[in-house]
Amino acid sequence: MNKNSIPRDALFANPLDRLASFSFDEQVVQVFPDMIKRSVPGYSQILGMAGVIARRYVPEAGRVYDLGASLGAATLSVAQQLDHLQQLELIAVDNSPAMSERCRSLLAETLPQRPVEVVCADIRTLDYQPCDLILLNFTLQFLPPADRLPLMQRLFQALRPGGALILSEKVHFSDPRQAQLLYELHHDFKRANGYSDMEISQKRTALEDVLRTDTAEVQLQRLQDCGFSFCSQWFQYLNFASFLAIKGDPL
Ligand SMILES: Nc1ncnc2c1ncn2[C@@H]1O[C@H](C[S@+](CC[C@H]([NH3+])C(=O)[O-])CC(=O)[O-])[C@@H](O)[C@H]1O
Ligand SMILES: O=C(O)C(=O)Cc1ccccc1
Repeated sequence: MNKNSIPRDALFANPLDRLASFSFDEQVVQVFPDMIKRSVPGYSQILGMAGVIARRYVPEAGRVYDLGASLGAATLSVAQQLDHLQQLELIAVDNSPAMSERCRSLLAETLPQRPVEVVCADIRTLDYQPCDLILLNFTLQFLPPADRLPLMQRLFQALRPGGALILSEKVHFSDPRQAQLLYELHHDFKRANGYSDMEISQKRTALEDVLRTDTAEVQLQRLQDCGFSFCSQWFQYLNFASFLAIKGDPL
């Protein structure tokens, strides 16, 4: 690895005697950009579009939360698209100490002219200020299912009228054949990106009790139940989807 290259994810490449549950620790932080790009179909496209969507919904002196920000990739995309907003407030939140520390130093390096508040906290207990855009980019899926609706209700309350929520999630399908096919195609996608069958299977086991998916229908219903007057699935690539919800008129 030379100085500026991204370390390659090989965390599950060797047989592990005791397979611990997946966690966002120091080891994962080191390889995270490579891991997420090789594992999540459409990740880069969703990030790019999150910035574009932000331009429509974030006003001057707006406030944006990036929840489960990891290394701040979504914050970065929004900051790039909203470069013209002098008084924009960006808050990136993650409860992994290793992740939020690295996020803080990376964003300070990449966006020296745009201070971002990086907070190490649990998004379930954070005190939210009124805001215009909330990004939940592959984060809700890591919360225990019972905690999802209460969090989303609090986020709806925090959004100002006209505000937007972008929710990206790994999903499953209620039709068993569709579920099986897209699950297998996702593994084929990972294999095509250089992961071995052993890596795929060991990571799948480590994620079993940690990442629990909903269907797209459940996601849309939950958004509606929170009070969002407009919800649309705007993206799907295999079993990965993104939703846009607006508090008020989307246009
Ligand atoms: N309760 C919680 N409170 C705060 N953070 C949490 C919590 N639970 C999990 N996390 C954090 O949510 C992040 C999920 S990764 C997000 C990618 C990023 N959004 C990206 O656009 O690159 C998705 C993935 O790895 O598939 C991790 O950094 C966790 O520490
Ligand atoms: O790798 C997988 O199978 C996933 O579902 C996505 C993922 C990506 C990065 C960390 C955890 C899960």
